[in-house]
Amino acid sequence: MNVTVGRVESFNAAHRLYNPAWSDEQNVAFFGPCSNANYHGHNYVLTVRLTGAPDAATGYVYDLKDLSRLIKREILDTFDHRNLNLDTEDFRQLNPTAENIARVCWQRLRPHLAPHLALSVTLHETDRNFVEYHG
Ligand SMILES: Nc1nc2c(c(=O)[nH]1)N=C([C@H](O)[C@H](O)COP(=O)(O)OP(=O)(O)OP(=O)(O)O)CN2
Repeated sequence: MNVTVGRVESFNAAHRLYNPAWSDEQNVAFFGPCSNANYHGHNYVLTVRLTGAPDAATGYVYDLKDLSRLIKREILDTFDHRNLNLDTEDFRQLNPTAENIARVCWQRLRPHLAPHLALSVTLHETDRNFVEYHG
């Protein structure tokens, strides 16, 4: 029997969508105000889901308190109240789209979870825009 457990967290961060191979005009034409040279912010909502069989002794798939600590250590402590382009190594060379942020969050968590647990990450960038990454 597999069960999915999850945790919702949030972080505030600034970013600019920008492809350095393009001119500023091309960037603005494609990314619009998301390419504003002076950056802009989002209240990101991150949902982390773990799927696996509940442990016979505890009934837990994964202790959600431990998941909370892991997300804080691996993601919130690095991204919350930061400029993703300027303040983080993860996005110095990587465009901080919602897709890329979700993938980076997944990559930061995966090494700390047992292989039998399936991991997926959902990132809401706005109330209406979200992406999912399953690895
Ligand atoms: N595939 C992607 N498309 C878009 C991304 C992205 O990361 N991946 N990002 C953006 C913008 O950064 C931002 O998320 C969108 O802002 P906005 O258009 O203001 O979205 P809202 O939901 O707040 O407003 P609506 O008016 O409802 O669109 C754009 N695309």
